[in-house]
Amino acid sequence: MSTRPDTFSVYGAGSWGTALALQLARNGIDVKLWGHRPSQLEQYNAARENTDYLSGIPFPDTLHCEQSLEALVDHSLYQLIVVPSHGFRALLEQLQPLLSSQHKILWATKGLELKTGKLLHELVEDILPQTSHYGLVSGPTFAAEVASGLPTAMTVAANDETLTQTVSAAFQSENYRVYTSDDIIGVELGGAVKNVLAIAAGITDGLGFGANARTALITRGLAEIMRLGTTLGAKAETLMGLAGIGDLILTCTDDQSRNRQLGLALGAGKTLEQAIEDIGQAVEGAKTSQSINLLAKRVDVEMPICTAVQQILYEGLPPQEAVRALISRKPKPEF
Ligand SMILES: NC(=O)C1=CN([C@@H]2O[C@H](COP(=O)(O)OP(=O)(O)OC[C@H]3O[C@@H](n4cnc5c(N)ncnc54)[C@H](OP(=O)(O)O)[C@@H]3O)[C@@H](O)[C@H]2O)C=CC1
Ligand SMILES: O=C(CO)COP(=O)(O)O
Repeated sequence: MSTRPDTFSVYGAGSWGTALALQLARNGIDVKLWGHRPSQLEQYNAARENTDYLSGIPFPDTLHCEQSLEALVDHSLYQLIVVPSHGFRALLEQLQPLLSSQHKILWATKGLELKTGKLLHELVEDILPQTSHYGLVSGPTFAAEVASGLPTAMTVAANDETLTQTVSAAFQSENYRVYTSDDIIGVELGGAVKNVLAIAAGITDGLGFGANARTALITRGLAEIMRLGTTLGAKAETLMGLAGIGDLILTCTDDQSRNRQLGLALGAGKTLEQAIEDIGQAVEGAKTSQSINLLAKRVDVEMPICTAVQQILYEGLPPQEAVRALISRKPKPEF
């Protein structure tokens, strides 16, 4: 096992950025946590907890919020980005002039760029030409459970074996198991597409369609992930692992998922705007339903469930009709 880094810089002081910062800091790593609202950071430092997103979970002495991007870049070679996907490009652009070729870029954001359908590693390559070492963490990991120290397993994938090992060592602890991978595309796609499918699962459950419908949706949703993933060069086994089916099961079946919550609210008749406002946190699958369909069209892959979610969210397709249309498609071989 590699040596743990002594320092880490984490960007995104929401629930997941804070939970990952807590995990690192509990392992004795000196962590600085950045957020885009200075007043929040002052409040979190004063309270020694994230009062907005993870209240009641105390910061270890090794975790401090910091509002200066320069200070985070200087603090560590390990730069972990956990802002929602809509803020990913802008943050990279702010960091670009500050980062050296020695910095390692990591992210835990799940999603694609909305306008282009680009995967996040493509944004890292486009915007940070000085960066040659990068990777991501993903898997079935609800922030509140990680922050509470409940047993969790996660995948780390990077383009360099040393980085994969170092990042694994940073997170691994007696309650936190880390698996490694070199399949960045597979890990990225698994985490992005499952959010769209969790909305679909919430919709069918919100409509009261029962366990058969939910399970059919998860299974055929996995088929969509596999079709897109293997077309784009992901390994099938990655999609059958923690970052694929693992995260798909978690978010389609547990009400902690904000994406599932959105689907439940839509199935119960709420509007998209009302449901997102009520949830009050990142719901990545809504925008990902658009970007994933853009990407799927570009590479000519059929993703009927993801398309139906986009049509429900943005084109006024009634959820009942979407389910009926999916079920009444012509019979075809399962594989
Ligand atoms: N929560 C979880 O269990 C997990 C989340 N993820 C992923 O982590 C990413 C972050 O989500 P999560 O932390 O849960 O979301 P939250 O809604 O909990 O927090 C989002 C944070 O990002 C801030 N923010 C919003 N817009 C921007 C922006 N443009 N630039 C910088 N910061 C911004 C928010 O600030 P403000 O308070 O001002 O809104 C808030 O601090 C998502 O991609 C999500 O899919 C992955 C695994 C688990
Ligand atoms: O990605 C997650 C767990 O792995 C969190 O899912 P939600 O964003 O749906 O809450």
